[in-house]
Amino acid sequence: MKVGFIGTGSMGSLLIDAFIHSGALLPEQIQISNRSPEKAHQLAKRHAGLTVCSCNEETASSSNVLFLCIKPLEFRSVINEIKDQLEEGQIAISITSPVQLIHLESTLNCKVAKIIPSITNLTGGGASLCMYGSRIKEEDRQLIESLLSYISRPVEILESHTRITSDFSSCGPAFLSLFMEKWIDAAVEMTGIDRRTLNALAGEMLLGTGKLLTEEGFSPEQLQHRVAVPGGITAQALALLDSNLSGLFYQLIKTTHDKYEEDLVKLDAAFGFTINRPRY
Ligand SMILES: NC(=O)C1=CN([C@@H]2O[C@H](COP(=O)(O)OP(=O)(O)OC[C@H]3O[C@@H](n4cnc5c(N)ncnc54)[C@H](OP(=O)(O)O)[C@@H]3O)[C@@H](O)[C@H]2O)C=CC1
Ligand SMILES: O=C(O)[C@@H]1CCC=N1
Repeated sequence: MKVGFIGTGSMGSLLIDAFIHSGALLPEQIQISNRSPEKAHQLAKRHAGLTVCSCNEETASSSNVLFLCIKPLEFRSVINEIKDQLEEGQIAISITSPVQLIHLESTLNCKVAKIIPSITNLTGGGASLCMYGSRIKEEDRQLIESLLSYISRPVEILESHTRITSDFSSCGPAFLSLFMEKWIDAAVEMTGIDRRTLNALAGEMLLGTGKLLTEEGFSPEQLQHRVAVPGGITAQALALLDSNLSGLFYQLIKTTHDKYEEDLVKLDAAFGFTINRPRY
């Protein structure tokens, strides 16, 4: 099987590194192209055997599975370049949340899917969010999910939930890192402890918390209940966080969904039709 990647920026290169390091793919199975070729050549230096194609058309025509790792507003022009190269048996996968399956199915003859990865996939952790177009068959789904399962837990979602699930799965690591950064800044300033110690402790704590949620069956509510002794220190601090944070998450969800909607409106204009869709 040949797997192609158009766009080898942050996420394209992360996926390539993760697929190779996990043993899912050999470099010889991978072919890539990127707008500025240096980035693609850097990857080829890192992974001997990987092929850098001279253009996106070449990457598309010779791939059984093609990952499109570009930003939303770059889709229309890349689709125009590659549409004549893609045939019925090939699978094109967008990793970009606002691009809708119908945008892809209306312009490409091949099978299409949307997979939203996460930076956590670099460690073999986290989820990859899977949505499938109408031409995808059971064996295509199995092929895609067996590839993804080397680097993540594939989770099928409704396309109408793309944004909210991406908020948790893909934006979440950045959101939680900001929470950690602010907390550590305050701790360093108020107590004089060194930042490296707290960075390490924060990482171990997040890893352990993740395992309690995924492997031990805790819900976030149950976890708080187990840690907070009634009348104790955690309970008092939780009450403070609770009173300050609740409203913030409504604003957070509105912010991500407003930006998603902004991109969708531009994509509808680029693809020449308007998709009727729920706001949330
Ligand atoms: N970062 C993350 O954690 C996640 C990102 N995503 C999604 O992945 C997508 C890509 O994000 P990210 O990798 O961070 O962005 P980057 O800007 O790092 O990468 C985009 C890449 O696409 C290349 N590119 C642009 N236009 C073309 C073209 N016409 N032909 C070939 N290559 C092209 C760019 O090349 P050049 O070097 O010239 O700029 C760049 O290397 C986004 O839609 C994002 O939402 C999804 C999940 C998680
Ligand atoms: O929001 C998105 O489309 C993805 C998730 C993280 C970065 N980009």
